[in-house]
Amino acid sequence: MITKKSPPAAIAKIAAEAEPAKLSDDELLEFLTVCNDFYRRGEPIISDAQYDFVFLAELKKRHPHHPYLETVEPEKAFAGKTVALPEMMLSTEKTYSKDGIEKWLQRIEKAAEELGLEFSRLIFRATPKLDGYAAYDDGLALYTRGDGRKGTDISRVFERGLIVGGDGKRGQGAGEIVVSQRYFNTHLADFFENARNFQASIIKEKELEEHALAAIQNHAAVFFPFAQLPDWLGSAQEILERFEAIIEAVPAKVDFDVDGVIFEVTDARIKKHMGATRHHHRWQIAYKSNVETAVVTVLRVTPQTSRSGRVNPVAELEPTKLSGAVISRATAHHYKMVRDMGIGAGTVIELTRSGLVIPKIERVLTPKTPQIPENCPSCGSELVWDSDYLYCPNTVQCPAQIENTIEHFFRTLRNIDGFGGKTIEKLHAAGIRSVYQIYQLDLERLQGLGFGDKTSQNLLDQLVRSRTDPLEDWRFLGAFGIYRMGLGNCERLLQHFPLLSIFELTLEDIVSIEGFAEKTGEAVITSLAKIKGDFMRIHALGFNLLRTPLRSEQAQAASPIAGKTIVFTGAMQHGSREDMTREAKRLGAKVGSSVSGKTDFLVTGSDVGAAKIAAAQEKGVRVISEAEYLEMLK
Ligand SMILES: NC(=O)c1ccc[n+]([C@@H]2O[C@H](COP(=O)([O-])OP(=O)(O)OC[C@H]3O[C@@H](n4cnc5c(N)ncnc54)[C@H](O)[C@@H]3O)[C@@H](O)[C@H]2O)c1
Ligand SMILES: [Zn+2]
Repeated sequence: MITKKSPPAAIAKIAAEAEPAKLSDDELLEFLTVCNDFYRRGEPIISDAQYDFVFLAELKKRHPHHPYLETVEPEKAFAGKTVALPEMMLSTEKTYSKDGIEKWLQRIEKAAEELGLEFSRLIFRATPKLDGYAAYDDGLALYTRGDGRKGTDISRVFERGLIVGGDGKRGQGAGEIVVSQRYFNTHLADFFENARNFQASIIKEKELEEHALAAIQNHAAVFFPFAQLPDWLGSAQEILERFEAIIEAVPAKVDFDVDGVIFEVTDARIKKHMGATRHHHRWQIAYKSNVETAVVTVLRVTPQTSRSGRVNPVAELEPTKLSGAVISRATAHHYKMVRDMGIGAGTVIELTRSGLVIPKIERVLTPKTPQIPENCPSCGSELVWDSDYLYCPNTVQCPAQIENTIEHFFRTLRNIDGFGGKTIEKLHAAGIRSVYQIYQLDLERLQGLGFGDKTSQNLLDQLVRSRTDPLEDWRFLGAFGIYRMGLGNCERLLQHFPLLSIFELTLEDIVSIEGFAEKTGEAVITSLAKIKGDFMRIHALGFNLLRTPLRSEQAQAASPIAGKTIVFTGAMQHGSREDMTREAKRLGAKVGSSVSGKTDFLVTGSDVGAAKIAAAQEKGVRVISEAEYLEMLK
C-alpha cells in the first residue's frame, strides 16, 4: 500500500463533521484550499460530491462571486519548470440538470444570432468527462494544467513509457492521464486507494512503484487527448429530444473513470465569439452525473419565523446520506405547499441535491396529514395567511423576528464576527431588543449579561471594528432588511440618490430608476418609513461608509464615454465581453445589448457583418473598431 500523507487533524475533523455552516469564512476557505491540494495530489480527503455540494456550495451561498469560485482551482506545481500553455486549460461550467443544458443552449443560440449563423445547423459534440489527470501535449512536451495558464513540464511520463490513447499521435493538445477501470480493479486496487491516487503517482518525480510501471507497460494507463475521445455528434434539438439516452450512452463509450458528459459547440466562429471567463470556456459545459436522489421519510415539519414574520416550514428528516453528506433537514417552499401536498409526520418525499446546502422538497411520494401551525413558534401569536405564506403578525415583540433582524444586520455588514444566533439569543434573553442597544453595550454590561471577560472584550472590539472598517453604504442600507431591497437594489437606489435623501423620496423618484416597478416602489417607501428612526440612530453612531458614486456624477467625470450608450458586437481581443462591459460601466457609460436610436457608439470586434454596420450607421450611430475604442479610452 502506498502511504498517504494525512491531512492536519483540524482539517480531518471538519471533513468528518461535514457542517460547513459552523466555519468562519477563513476556515472554510482554508479547508477548501487544503482539500483541493490533496485532491490534485491524488489523495482526496473528501468525496467530490462532498466538496461540491457541501463545502463549495456553502462558499457559493455566502459569496456568490468569491474569487475562489471564479478562477481555476490551482494545482501545486510538480518538480520541473513551469511554462506558458499554448492554450488556456480551464475548468468547466457545470450543471446538474437538463434545464441547465437548455439554458446553455439558449446562450449559444444568442451567440449564433449575433454572428448571423443558423442555430439549428450547428453541430454539438458530447464526450465522456474523464475523471483523470488533466495535461497538455504540445508534441514536444507534456504539461500539467497548473493554474490554467502555466503548467509544469511532466514529459517524464512519456519517457516512462506512457502511450497516447486513440490514434497514438503526439501533439493533440489537452487530454487526461487515465487508467482502464477493469485493469485498475483487477491489478491495482490492492496497491492504490483509488484511480486518482494512482494517476497522480505516475506524474510525481518519485521513482515509479512497480505496479504502476506495469500498468504503463501494459498500456492500461494512457494519456488520452480529448480530440480522440469517442463522441456523440448532433444538433441542439437532438440533445434536448434524446437527452437521457445521450447521458447514458456517452460515458459508456470508454473504460475509464468518468464523472459526467462534456457538451461543446464545434463551430470555431461561435467558440471565438463566446470566449471564456477566467474559470471556463463559455462554449462548453459539463453535465455532471453525481447528483443523487434519495427517498426519505419526514419526521415532522417545524415552523420557523423569519425576520419579516414569514413562517417557513422546515421538514426534519430521518437522517439520510446523500451526495456525500448526511441530510436531516429540507425546506418546503411555503406552507401552501405543505398543505396542498400533504407534508407532515410520515410523509415520504424524494430529495435531490443540486448544489444547495439544505435541499428543497420537490416531490412527495406518500402524502400524510399536513402539519400546519396555528401559532407562532416564537411568540405564540395567532398566524395569518397572506397568499401562499403564513405570517406572525406580532412585528414589534416577536423574539424570532427581533433576533433574526439583528442577525441579518450583522451578517449583511460582513465586517464583524461574534454576533451569530447564539450570542443574539443570549442578548435578547437579557432584554436587548435592537441593534442600537447592542452598540450601547459596554464591558461591564456584557460581563453582567453572562459573557466571559475575553468574549466581552472581543464583542466590543468587533463592534468598534464594524464602525471603523470601510463599508459600502449600500451594504449598510441592505443590513436594515428593507422589504424588496436586496443588496443589488440598494446599490442601484444609491446610484441615483444619496443615502440620507432616500427617506424623502416620492414614488415617482423611485420608479424613475430602471428595475423598480410601482409595486416595489410603494413597498419600499412604506418600509423605509418604518425603519427611519432606527436607521438614523444607528447611522449617527458613525460608520466608515464608502459613498456610492452617483450616476449623474459619473457622467460628468472626465471619461470620454461617460453618459454615452455603447453596444459591443463581434469577437473582442481586449477581453471578454463581460470584462469590457464592466470597464465601460465603470467609466460611466451605459452598455446596451442591441443598437437603437439612443446608441452613441457601436464597437465592432472581428466577424461583424456589413449589414449590421450599415444598419447602425443609418440610425446615426458612430461605428468604431475595437482598436479605435481602446485608443479613445487612453
Ligand atoms: N474531492 C475533493 O477534495 C476535491 C477537491 C477539489 C476539486 N474536486 C473536484 O474537482 C472538480 C473541479 O475541478 P476541475 O475544475 O479541475 O474539474 P472540472 O470537473 O471542472 O473539469 C474540468 C476539466 O475537465 C477535463 N475534461 C475531462 N473530460 C473532458 C472532455 N471530454 N472534454 C473536455 N474536457 C474534459 C479537462 O481536463 C478540464 O480541465 C469538481 O468536480 C470537484 O468535485 C474535488
Ligand atoms: Zn411571532
